Amino acid sequence: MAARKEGECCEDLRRERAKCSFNKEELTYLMDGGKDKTLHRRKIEDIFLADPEFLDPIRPEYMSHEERYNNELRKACHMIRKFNENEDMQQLVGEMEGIRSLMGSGLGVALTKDGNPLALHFVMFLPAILGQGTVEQQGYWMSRAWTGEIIGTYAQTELGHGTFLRGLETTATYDSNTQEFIIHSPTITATKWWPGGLGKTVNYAVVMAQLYTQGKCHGVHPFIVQIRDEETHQSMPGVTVGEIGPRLGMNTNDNGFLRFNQYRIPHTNMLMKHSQVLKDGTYVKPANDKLSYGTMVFVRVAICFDAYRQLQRAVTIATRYSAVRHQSELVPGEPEPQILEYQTQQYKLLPQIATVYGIMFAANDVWNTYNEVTGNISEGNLAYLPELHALSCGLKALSSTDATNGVDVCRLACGGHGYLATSNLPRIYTTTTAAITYEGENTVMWLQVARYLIKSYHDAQKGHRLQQSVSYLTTQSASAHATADLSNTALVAAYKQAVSVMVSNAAAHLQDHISKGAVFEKAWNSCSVYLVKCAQAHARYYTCEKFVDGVNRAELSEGTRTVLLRLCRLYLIYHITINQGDFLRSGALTGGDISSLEKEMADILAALRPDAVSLVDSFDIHDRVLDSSLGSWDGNVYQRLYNEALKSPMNQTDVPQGYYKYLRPLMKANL
Ligand SMILES: CC/C=C\C/C=C\C/C=C\CCCC(=O)SCCNC(=O)CCNC(=O)[C@H](O)C(C)(C)COP(=O)(O)OP(=O)(O)OC[C@H]1O[C@@H](n2cnc3c(N)ncnc32)[C@H](O)[C@@H]1OP(=O)(O)O
Ligand SMILES: Cc1cc2nc3c(=O)[nH]c(=O)nc-3n(C[C@H](O)[C@H](O)[C@H](O)COP(=O)(O)OP(=O)(O)OC[C@H]3O[C@@H](n4cnc5c(N)ncnc54)[C@H](O)[C@@H]3O)c2cc1C
Repeated sequence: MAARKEGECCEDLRRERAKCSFNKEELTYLMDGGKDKTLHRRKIEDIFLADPEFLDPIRPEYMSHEERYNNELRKACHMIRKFNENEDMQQLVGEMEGIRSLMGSGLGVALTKDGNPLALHFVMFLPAILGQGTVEQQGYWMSRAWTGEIIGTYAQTELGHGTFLRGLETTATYDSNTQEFIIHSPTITATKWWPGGLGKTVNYAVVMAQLYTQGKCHGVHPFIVQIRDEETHQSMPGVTVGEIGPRLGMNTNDNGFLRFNQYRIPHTNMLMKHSQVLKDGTYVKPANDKLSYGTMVFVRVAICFDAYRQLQRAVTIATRYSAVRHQSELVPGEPEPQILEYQTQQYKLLPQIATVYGIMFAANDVWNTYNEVTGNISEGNLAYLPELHALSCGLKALSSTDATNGVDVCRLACGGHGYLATSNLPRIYTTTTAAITYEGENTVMWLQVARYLIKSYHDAQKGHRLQQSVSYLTTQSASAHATADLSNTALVAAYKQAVSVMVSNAAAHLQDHISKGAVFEKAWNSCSVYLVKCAQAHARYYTCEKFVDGVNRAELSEGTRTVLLRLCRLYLIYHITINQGDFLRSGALTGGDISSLEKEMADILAALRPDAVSLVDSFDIHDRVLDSSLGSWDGNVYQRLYNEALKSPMNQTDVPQGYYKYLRPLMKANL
């Protein structure tokens, strides 16, 4: 592992670490899900990071587009070979956390930096086969895909449609004479566009296409489609495939385009777990036509984990840097203080640390719900599917938005140095913000949550029993907060009351539009800004509740519980103060309450300040995973910045070529 002994760091960080009031390992174990899992993770990190194959010859920013791709592909393939090397290794990385970490923002970002060309294979292709294929299909395709004999992606989005799945244009028409599906892209807008790995890496894809059989369209269904020859890797006849060009980030994911010209695939290639086309062309309906969206639900939950891990990295970098960086004068004439002494800096960073835990507890809860609900579905019980859909949309949107905003706050908190590529904050930002768009654009996700809230509200009005996550909508009360109780339980209750009133107002606004003659959909659009706010407030309430429950349930020593409770309290208060209008308007809290909470927040920032560095240390992120000149364990910031600058290819010569070609002729023009 990187230097982690207390002595091996600069004086500022040594002093910070000496102040720690809690047991860091306890928090590390909590985040990993137990001591065994921490040890397991560290073992994987040790094995992979000791392997010189994962080193870059130069910083990827200095490579061409194709060199960067080849470099990441080399490492990604080495990673898979390592999986398959021996059984121990397969056991070590085979579990969900292992895969998630290797493909996403755990160890994966130290191995492949700006997008792993094989990520979609593991994150969506394999899950699509597992979630959408019959047992026989799983047996056949998984055995080939798991070892990397075939590599796939998930090709759903088209040039013309990403959000609106019912609008997809790619067709899969069943020909009962040959028992084949004919996959076709009828228009330019039907071109598949964006799938990761599609450009140059994969030879298979799960393609989402409108199913036609016996002359009828049955909506979007999943098909396994061969894109490239298994021997030559050339695109199959009838298939046109390529890469879509440079992007804001994730540039080595080789996102691609794909067109089909009456391309035939066998009948067995339709994934038929939920709905079937019989050999004669008869269509057998699924129990719920949204079951074919199941892979997206899985990935939305996975994104929540990825989001807080990205934020963990950013806030580790910014907090350590803030303890090393000295700037300005707090007291005239005294030495320049660490910038972490400024309350405003604490207000930027400490809520981000709290957010990591908030998202983590909520994500764990949604992951458990996901497993329960998918278990129920396999036994024919679909009752909880709408709740899972709403929770996964809400948490995906909240976690990706909070993480993206938080990463940018961390970047800004590092001043100019945060803008440098070697701080790694720009890349963490461009990777994190992508999740706001992919797997369901966040505004659209919020509107799905709002739809569920409004439906639940109406169900409550009719006296129906609500599902657990929205059960508070039955107990709405608009009475002003009467007691001085500002305990965590009382604050969670205030969140519930505020959202409850907001949802009831939204329902009234909708009704108002409808009474004036608008059709429901138009009324919905007219209220959608407010509906999004309701959904955001609901997801926040949910996260707060899971945070409070999570801390209460965690087995921790006194000191560790105290620091985690402070973070939890900070999270609850922070979001109340920035959304105070919702609490005041609903009567959930008074102006006096908000003032008390603001004062308390200042005290919490001061109380957490001495533990700030130790809190980010307890995230236990390896220096190679941070990959930052500002955030390393040793705090040797200035030397690293300088060394990295010296490595610039432009610094390998004193006078650049451009001088002779362009600058000199200009400068000497008048001679
Ligand atoms: C983990 C990360 C690690 C590493 C990252 C590395 C690489 C990963 C990089 C990228 C991965 C990203 C891959 C992708 O982006 S794949 C493409 C994703 N695309 C989308 O998400 C599209 C979003 N759109 C939709 O999901 C749908 O179009 C919709 C907005 C939900 C609307 O669907 P539609 O069919 O039109 O529905 P309606 O007819 O309007 O009916 C709504 C009705 O259906 C219910 N519903 C919708 N979806 C679901 C679902 N999934 N499960 C259950 N129910 C669903 C909805 O609740 C509503 O029900 P009502 O009862 O209210 O009618
Ligand atoms: C990095 C990256 C990786 C990706 N990987 C994949 C992949 O592997 N496979 C794949 O299939 N796709 C992939 N995608 C595509 C991604 O899923 C879509 O970009 C996403 O679903 C949004 O669709 P869109 O781009 O068509 O946006 P649009 O749907 O056109 O949205 C544009 C704007 O319109 C708004 N809007 C749209 N509909 C509504 C509505 N009903 N109500 C209110 N506002 C609305 C949105 O909020 C947004 O602001 C990837 C995208 C990115 C950026």
